[in-house]
Amino acid sequence: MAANSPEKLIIFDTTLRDGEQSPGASMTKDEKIRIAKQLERMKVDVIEAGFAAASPGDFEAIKAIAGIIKDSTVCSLSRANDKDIARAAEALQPAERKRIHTFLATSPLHMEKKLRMTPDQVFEQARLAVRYARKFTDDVEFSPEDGSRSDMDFLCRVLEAVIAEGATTINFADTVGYGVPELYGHMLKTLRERIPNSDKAIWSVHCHNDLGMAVANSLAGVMIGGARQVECTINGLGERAGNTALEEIVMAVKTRRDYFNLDIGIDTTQIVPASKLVSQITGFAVQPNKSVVGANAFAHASGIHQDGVLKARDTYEIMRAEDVGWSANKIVLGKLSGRNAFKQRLEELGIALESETEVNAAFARFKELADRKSEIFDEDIIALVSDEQHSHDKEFYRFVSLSQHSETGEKPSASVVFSIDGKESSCEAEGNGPVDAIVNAIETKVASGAELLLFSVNAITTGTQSQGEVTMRLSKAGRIVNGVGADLDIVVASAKAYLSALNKLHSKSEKLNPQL
Ligand SMILES: CC(=O)SCCNC(=O)CCNC(=O)[C@H](O)C(C)(C)COP(=O)(O)OP(=O)(O)OC[C@H]1O[C@@H](n2cnc3c(N)ncnc32)[C@H](O)[C@@H]1OP(=O)(O)O
Ligand SMILES: CC(C)C(=O)C(=O)O
Repeated sequence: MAANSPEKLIIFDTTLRDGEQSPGASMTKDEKIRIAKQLERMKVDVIEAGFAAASPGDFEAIKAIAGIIKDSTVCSLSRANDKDIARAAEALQPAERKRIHTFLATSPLHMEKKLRMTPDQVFEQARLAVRYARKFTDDVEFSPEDGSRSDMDFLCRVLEAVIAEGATTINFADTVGYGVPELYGHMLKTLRERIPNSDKAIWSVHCHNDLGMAVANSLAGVMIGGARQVECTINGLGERAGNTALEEIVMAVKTRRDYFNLDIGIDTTQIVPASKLVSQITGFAVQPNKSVVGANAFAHASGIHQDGVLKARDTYEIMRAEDVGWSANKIVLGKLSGRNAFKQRLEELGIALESETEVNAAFARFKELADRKSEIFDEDIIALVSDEQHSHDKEFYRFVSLSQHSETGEKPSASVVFSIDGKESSCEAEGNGPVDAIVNAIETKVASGAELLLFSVNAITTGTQSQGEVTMRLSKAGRIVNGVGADLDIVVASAKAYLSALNKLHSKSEKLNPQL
C-alpha cells in the first residue's frame, strides 16, 4: 500500500445486540430483520445480530438475518463457553460471511466478584473459547470485557494468547464508560506495542456512554491507539446510557478526513432513514438537538445564521443535510400525488417494500391520510409503511374504530371496536383519562394482565395537523414489548399502539387470555 494511502475503518453495528440491551428496546424477529436490511443498505461492514444463546427468539432472529443478509458479515455474541459458541455457530450457519464474537471479563473486579474465577482460569477459558470458535469460522472476535479497568500485564498475557489461538479481531471494551479519551487511546496503543503478535489481529473499540464520552473515546482509540474497527449503534442506543453513536463516528471521520485520513464504506444517505427506523421500532425518540440525526441538526433559527446560510451554506453547516439522508423535499406529497412520486419517495427513504401488492396497500393508506392532512412528510410515510408492514405480521388483535367522550367535570368514556383473530368485537369502559378509558375498554375483552410501563406521544411532524405517534411499553411475565401506533387522532393512535403491543405479547401457544 502506498505511504499515506487511507486505511479502512470497519464499522461494526451492534444495534441489534447491545442496542437491544437498552431497557425497553427489545425487538421482534421481524423488526430485527427490517433493521438488518437497512444496515446492509447503509453498507455497514459487520452486523452483530444478537446473542444466540440468550433466547430461542434471538437465535431465530440471528438465523433469519444470516440467511437474508449478503453484503455484510453477520455476527453473534457468545459467552466464553462451548455451549454458547456452538449455539452462535448454529444460528450463523446460513450466513455467507459469519463472525463469532466471544468475550470474557478481565478486570480484577469482574473476575473476582462476578465470574468468581482466578486470573489463570480466565486466561485458560479465553484461549479455549477462541480455539473452539475457530472450529466454526475463521472470523473470530474476542473482547476482554471491562478491558479499560483491567491490569495491563494481565491483558497483554490474555490477548497475546487469544491471538495465538486465532482471534482475528480484538475488541478493547470500555464496558462501563470509565475511559477518558487520551488514557483509553494510550492503553490501546500500549497493548498493540507490547503484544508481540498484535499485528495478526484487527483492533477494535467498544465504548459506552456513561460519562458522555463514548464517541470521543472511540475516536481516541482510533487515532492514538490504532484501532481499525469501531463498534457502534444507531442513535447511540445501548445498555444504560448507550453506546457510541454510529452516525457521529461516521460523519466525524468523513467530515474531518483531513485529520483522520481513513476510508469508510458507509452510504451516509441511509443514516437518517436508519435513525428513524430504529427510533420508530424501539419507541426511543431522538432528541431534536442530537448530532446528525436530530430534527434541529440542520435547522437555523437566528437571523445572523439564516443570513449566512442563505449567502453560503458552509458558513454554518459543516455537512450537507442531503448527505446524511435528510431529504431535500423536492416534491411535496399530498392527495394529488401519484404512485410514481410515492414510490420515488419510498426509494429515497431507503424503504424497500417487497411486492407491488405491498406498495399498492401502502399507497392506498397514503391517499387515505392525504385526504385528512394537506401535506405528507417523510415521517408520515415511514409511520404508515411501518403500520402496513405490521399488518402483515398476522395481527391477532386489529383496530377497527372507536368513539370517545370527554367533558370537563365528567369521567371520560370510550367504546372500541377491534377484531380478535378476525372476529369483530366491541367493548366500552370509563377511565381516568381518554387513553385510560380506551385501555380499560380493550382490557374488558382481552384481560391480558399486562403492566403499562411507558406511554409516550410524539408529534411526527410539526403543527396541529401532525400525526401523533404513540408508543406503549407493556410488560408481562418478564417480557417487555413496545407497541407503536400512528394517527392524526392521538386517541386512535393510542388504541393502535396498545393493540400492537398486545399482538407482540400474544402467541398462539401462550394466549393472553385462554378464554378467547
Ligand atoms: C457487557 C455485555 O454487554 S455482555 C452481554 C450482556 N448481554 C446479556 O446478558 C443478554 C443475554 N443474556 C442472557 O440471556 C442470559 O444472561 C444468559 C442466557 C446468557 C445466561 O443466563 P443464565 O444461565 O441464567 O445465567 P445468568 O444470566 O443468571 O448469569 C450469568 C452467568 O454467566 C457467567 N458469565 C458471565 N460472563 C461470561 C462469559 N463471558 N463467559 C462465560 N461465562 C460468563 C456468569 O459468571 C454467570 O455464571 P453463574 O451462573 O455460574 O454464576
Ligand atoms: C461484549 C462486550 C463487547 C460488551 O458489550 C461490553 O463490554 O460492553
